[in-house]
Amino acid sequence: MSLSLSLLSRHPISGRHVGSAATHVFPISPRVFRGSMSVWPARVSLDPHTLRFRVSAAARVGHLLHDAGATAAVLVGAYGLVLSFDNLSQRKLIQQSLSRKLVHILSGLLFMVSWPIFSTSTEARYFAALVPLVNCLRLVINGLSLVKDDGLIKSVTREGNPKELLRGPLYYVLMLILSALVFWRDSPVGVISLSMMCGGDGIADVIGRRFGSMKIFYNEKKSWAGSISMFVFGFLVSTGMLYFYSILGYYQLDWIETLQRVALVSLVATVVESLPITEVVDDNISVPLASMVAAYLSFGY
Ligand SMILES: C/C(=C\COP(=O)(O)O)CCC[C@H](C)CCC[C@H](C)CCCC(C)C
Ligand SMILES: Nc1ccn([C@@H]2O[C@H](COP(=O)(O)OP(=O)(O)O)[C@@H](O)[C@H]2O)c(=O)n1
Repeated sequence: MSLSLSLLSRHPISGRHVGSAATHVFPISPRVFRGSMSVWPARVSLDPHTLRFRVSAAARVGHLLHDAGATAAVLVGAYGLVLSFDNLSQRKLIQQSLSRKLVHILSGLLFMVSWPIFSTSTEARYFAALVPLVNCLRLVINGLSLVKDDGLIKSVTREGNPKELLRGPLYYVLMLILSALVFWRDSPVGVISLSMMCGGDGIADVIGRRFGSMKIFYNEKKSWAGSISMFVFGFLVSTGMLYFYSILGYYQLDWIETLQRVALVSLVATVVESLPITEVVDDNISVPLASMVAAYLSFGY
């Protein structure tokens, strides 16, 4: 098989365009072509099929490098977030319980905000999901006391017991993985579900602990103040995230309909969160899953 290539190439060091005007014909086997092949210095012309292959291969490499860099950046951000709040609570600048809740609220929200920095490739969601996956492994090895990351344990657990990492926090990052892989930037369902888990449920705890004197008649552990704040902030955070993604061009939404649908999903999430089922199913599972079902039935994608 012979291959005629005409491509103006750049000097690998000076970067200047080099190469003769002649077209070179290379005797080449398909096996060699599939490998890496240097044609410098040469002026070669590609037939359309080969050119398309080369351009798509270059684009794929570009996307892989882009997504690998984005994953590294978000991983550093995740580590820095936990470390920062650990420092703040260590220095008594913030209550440990509040610090933990802020990690709960901010982790998921910032994770969703980071999704647009990944490439447009179909593999981008897998790179993004690597971030919660790495944190999942971190939670498991610390939760099993295989290693001891005091900063993580202090900033993410209530009583400082490493085993706590294997419940709420672990379910939380598993939901981040699920939303990124199944819904990603393509559907509002994932964004709304995570907004309910991070923004709604996170705020419910903060408000409920402080102002939750009027308990819910069917669940003495939850209060009206907590549930009302869950509904309001779940709605506001979801709407804010949908607006963020719509101005970036990911969704074209009819906002009157959207606000009604988000309110419905927020109501469902609030009711589920208020139920006395936390002993059976952690609300980091029940709230996002109920939100996913409600949002999928409302938005249809
Ligand atoms: C404290 C957390 C959950 C506990 O939930 P609950 O029991 O109070 O209901 C959150 C645990 C967060 C985790 C350790 C770190 C997750 C980081 C995230 C995957 C990526 C964040 C990226 C961003 C750029 C900071
Ligand atoms: N709807 C709610 C939710 C939480 N809360 C308060 O927040 C505390 C923690 O709530 P939670 O057990 O759902 O906490 P997480 O599982 O979300 O970490 C509860 O014990 C209540 O004091 C509330 O009053 N009303």
